[in-house]
Amino acid sequence: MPSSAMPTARRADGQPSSSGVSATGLRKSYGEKTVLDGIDIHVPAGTVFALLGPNGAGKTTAVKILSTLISADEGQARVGGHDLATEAHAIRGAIGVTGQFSAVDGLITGEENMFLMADLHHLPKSEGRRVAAELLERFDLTEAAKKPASTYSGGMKRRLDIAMTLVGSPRIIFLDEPTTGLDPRARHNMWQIIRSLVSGGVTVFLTTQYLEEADELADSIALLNNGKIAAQGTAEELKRLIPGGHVRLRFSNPATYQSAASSLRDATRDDEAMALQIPSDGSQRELRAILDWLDSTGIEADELTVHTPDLDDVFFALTGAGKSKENAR
Ligand SMILES: Nc1ncnc2c1ncn2[C@@H]1O[C@H](COP(=O)(O)OP(=O)(O)OP(=O)(O)O)[C@@H](O)[C@H]1O
Repeated sequence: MPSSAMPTARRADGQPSSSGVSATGLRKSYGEKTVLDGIDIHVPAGTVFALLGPNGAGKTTAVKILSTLISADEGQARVGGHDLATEAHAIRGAIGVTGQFSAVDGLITGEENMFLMADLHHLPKSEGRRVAAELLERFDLTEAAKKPASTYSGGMKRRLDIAMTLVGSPRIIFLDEPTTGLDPRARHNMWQIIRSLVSGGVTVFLTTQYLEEADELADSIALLNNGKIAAQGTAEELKRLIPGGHVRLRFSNPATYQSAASSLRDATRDDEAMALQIPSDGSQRELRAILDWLDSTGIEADELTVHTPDLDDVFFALTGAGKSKENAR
């Protein structure tokens, strides 16, 4: 199974860029249980990486290791250009982490939570107030700023959590299941926030159980299963890994349809829709072959569409889980 289809950012000297996150051979066990069984991860700076896996796959463990909260048993990693083993302090200064157990203190107001973060980052008082006000505004929390955080909705708490993380202006942000438990609207809102972080140059390392989320946000996705990366690449690359893709040619003229169907014997016919389905991985090479064939036979399709399997198909094919979209929710 190809495991590194994604492009890696390169420095001018040809070495992989070290300012994102890169890890090789990370291993972690708890007693007899191997949680991470030698995983490699490469996240170029300024991109979104999604570590996708079911409950208990080891996603949080990977985030904890890369954010210096726990140590790996084996393996090397660089985060923001710093070595995980020897420069943990520098890494902590470069990253922000929001986890499933948020840093938000429910007993104090949203604003006070922000001030607390500003103090932790040793910002002068006036600067702290300015940054807090700016971030509360950016995350649509100004109105709620003076209310205890315990009164906030799930989405507001997540937004406050990210706002608190941004007080330190991190270049790399780890978001551990940022939308778990959020309703669809709050989830879309969070996606917007994540996109705006990336457009501001931040590198985002997120974990998720939601295929749709990885598909929406990530430049690169790694599927974590049984402690191993089952596949890695862009959503499109992953979708091409499994069969099921096809090119669909639709015709409006019955005679043209019949003539195409009789010469394309491998195609599956849909007589009602006057469409032919040709198995294809959707690659440029295969598309060109189909177009060349159409040109050479003088057959003109009214519509040509490429269908690739969705991430659900990939996920369930590669992890061996039963196919059920509900499982992924
Ligand atoms: N401190 C620990 N001691 C023992 N086992 C642990 C510890 N931390 C995690 N585990 C186990 O490691 C496995 C992976 O846990 P992890 O939290 O990394 O998974 P995850 O992919 O983030 O799942 P979830 O989506 O449920 O958070 C689980 O089986 C968990 O029980």
